[in-house]
Amino acid sequence: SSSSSSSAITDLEQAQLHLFQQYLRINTSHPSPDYTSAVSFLSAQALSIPLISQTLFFSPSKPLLLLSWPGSDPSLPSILLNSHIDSVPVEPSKWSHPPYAAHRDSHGRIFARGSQDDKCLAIQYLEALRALKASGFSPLRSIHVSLVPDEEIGGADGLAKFVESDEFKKLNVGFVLDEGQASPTDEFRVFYADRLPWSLVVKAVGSPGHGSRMYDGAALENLMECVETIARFRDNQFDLVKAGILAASEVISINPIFMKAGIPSPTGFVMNVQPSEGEVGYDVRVPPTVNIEFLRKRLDEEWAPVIRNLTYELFLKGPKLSDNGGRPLSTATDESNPWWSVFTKAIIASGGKLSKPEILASTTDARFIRQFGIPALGFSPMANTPILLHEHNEHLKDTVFLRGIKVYEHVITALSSFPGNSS
Ligand SMILES: CSCC[C@H](NC=O)C(=O)O
Ligand SMILES: [Zn+2]
Ligand SMILES: [Zn+2]
Repeated sequence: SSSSSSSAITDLEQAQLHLFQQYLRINTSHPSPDYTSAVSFLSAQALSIPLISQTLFFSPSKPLLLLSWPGSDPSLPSILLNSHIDSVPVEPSKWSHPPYAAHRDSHGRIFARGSQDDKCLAIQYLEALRALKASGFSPLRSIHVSLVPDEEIGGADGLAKFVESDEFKKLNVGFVLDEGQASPTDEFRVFYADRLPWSLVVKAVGSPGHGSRMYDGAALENLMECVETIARFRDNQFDLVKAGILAASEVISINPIFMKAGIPSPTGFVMNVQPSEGEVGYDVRVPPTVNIEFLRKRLDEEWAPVIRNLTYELFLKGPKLSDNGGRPLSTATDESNPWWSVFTKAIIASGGKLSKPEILASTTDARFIRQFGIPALGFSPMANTPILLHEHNEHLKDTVFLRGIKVYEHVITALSSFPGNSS
């Protein structure tokens, strides 16, 4: 090809890019992800390596593909590489290239929903394993790959059910890699925890009244006051980020998602009645070290006091998590976690650099692993890449994708060869 980025691309790499494009062309976006096509495509690839392949159903229409390469010492805890199959929806008219065409432009950028989040991982895992098999590598520990449904809608029918299953327990998983996020710099990012996803809905009630009347305690007056108080808290949190004191993922985010009020009429709203109720909903993300009672207290006392006829519901989205013995859902990134050093050394051996480990601002399936105290890191090898997950024109550069395969060859070799620190 004539493009500059592809001049150094080998036949093997062309084939790897083609696999990535084929996977991206399967529309696995909600609300109706084509899991069947995705799983048949991925399992055919796995069998060509070959890996042992099992399709598990924890919900009738949501297959989970489990691939395995047994280690020479199956008594050792295994390695699990996880990637979700599903994607978030698109607004196709806002894309410069169709979101399921996986068009590769003259700069080598591959445009598709899922290119960063996180379909790159499945193909990178598979191609790294294929290369290791071809080289004659023999893992000491068993290596498993889970390709799971449902992540983008909370994971209840995907990894959350899998980790509760006998199939999972039999794997004796000792360490997990899951998705991370792109890095605009030349350092890869790595995540040791996620913020937890809470949902807040505040409801207001009050006496209705004529639109012309001034009186205290109308539902929307109280609701607006609540909204303003919450907005001030949000500003304070955001100021800590803007001042560089905390990372965005280290504060509580509380962003308005919907507002519902007004009395509908054929032409819009009844404009001369102050309504008797209204509600507002927020997406709340909370760092793993924050006790949610802190928010409940603020809601009770300041944001949504009963005395102003406000009530609220604050709940953790998605499946309930076990409390991990009261410890926060995070993975150690120091000497107490031997996997941390194996992982970081492998990144360096691959020629990569890692930035300081972070909390992820959003939420991934890794929380279902960490709830059992199993160490899990979020990592997507995408350096020098704009962060485009869930955005229009999500794309990934060919060279970045291909380098990721090499990175995983190092990482998988190191993790699966790790003898353990006892004896
Ligand atoms: C209720 S869990 C939702 C998980 C989802 N994950 C990716 O975006 C998120 O909103 O972060
Ligand atoms: Zn994702
Ligand atoms: Zn996502």
